[in-house]
Amino acid sequence: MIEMSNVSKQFDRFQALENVNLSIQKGSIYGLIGSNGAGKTTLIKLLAGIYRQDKGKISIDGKPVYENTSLKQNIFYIPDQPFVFSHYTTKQMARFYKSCYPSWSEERFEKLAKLFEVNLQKKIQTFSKGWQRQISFILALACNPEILILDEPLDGLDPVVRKKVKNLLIHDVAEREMTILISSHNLREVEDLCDHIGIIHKGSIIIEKELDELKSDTHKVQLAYRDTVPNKLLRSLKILHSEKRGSVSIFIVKGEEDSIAKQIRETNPVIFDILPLTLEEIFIYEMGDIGYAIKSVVV
Ligand SMILES: Nc1ncnc2c1ncn2[C@@H]1O[C@H](COP(=O)(O)OP(=O)(O)OP(=O)(O)O)[C@@H](O)[C@H]1O
Repeated sequence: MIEMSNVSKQFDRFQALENVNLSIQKGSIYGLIGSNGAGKTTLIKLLAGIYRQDKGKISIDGKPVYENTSLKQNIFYIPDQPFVFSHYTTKQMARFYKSCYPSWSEERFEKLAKLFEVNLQKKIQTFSKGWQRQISFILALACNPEILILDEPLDGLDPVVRKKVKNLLIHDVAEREMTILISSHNLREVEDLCDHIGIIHKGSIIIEKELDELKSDTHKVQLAYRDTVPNKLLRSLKILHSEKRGSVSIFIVKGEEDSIAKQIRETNPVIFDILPLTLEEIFIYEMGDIGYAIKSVVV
């Protein structure tokens, strides 16, 4: 289990993370999402043991991460710009990782290289961006890490390769309980892959929940009345956002579905629908609720 408690990190006088608490269960796929500059990469680099926290504790299975070489042999981090030594071929990079990771599997490396049809003798830097990312996945998965940390993992991959990579990730989670932390702005992909979500904003985690719980807690409600929407109802619902489309009012409401539906039915609407939201919609409305709303796009 990965745990961060009251972690803070400052760069010069800028507070990049403040009192962050986070826990990731073994075998879970955790999606870290947030606004630009929220602190996602900083948090990832702390978890990967690249940065040292100023305050708080970061541990994996109870052991501190920073300067813990044996622990780091179980963690593989693919940054948004994958790392390669200049002039190295995939074969040479494989030899390097084999020397760093005791869990390296040559057999798996060969199988993955065949699956992705990669020329192992070609210098990695001469491959396209998407190909370089595929090579990172081959190398990462051949290391059989217990924890895989991914920053914008599927960026630049075509839809067929994306599917292939997602299947491989899910396979490793199911087969050997690998834990994955994904930071991404592609919320459809996060929704597709992750079982837990952390939303970070201005250096603080504002929500940390199971995806199903998060989705069952926010709803889109469509309503119409012969007259206007009763004030009593507007006061009793926790409304994150409202808009009007013709005679239909649309509300984004937080709370338990049955309780919301009961309160609405008591007011006899002529039209009433309650719909689930996508993660992208939940993110936008939650951020709006804390003052990070979409302003007019026309300037
Ligand atoms: N090495 C550094 N030195 C100084 N400031 C930094 C450093 N790394 C990050 N920051 C600052 O910390 C804040 C958080 O940056 P970080 O890269 O963690 O955000 P992010 O959530 O990954 O952003 P994005 O989604 O835009 O990639 C930013 O304001 C950034 O300028």
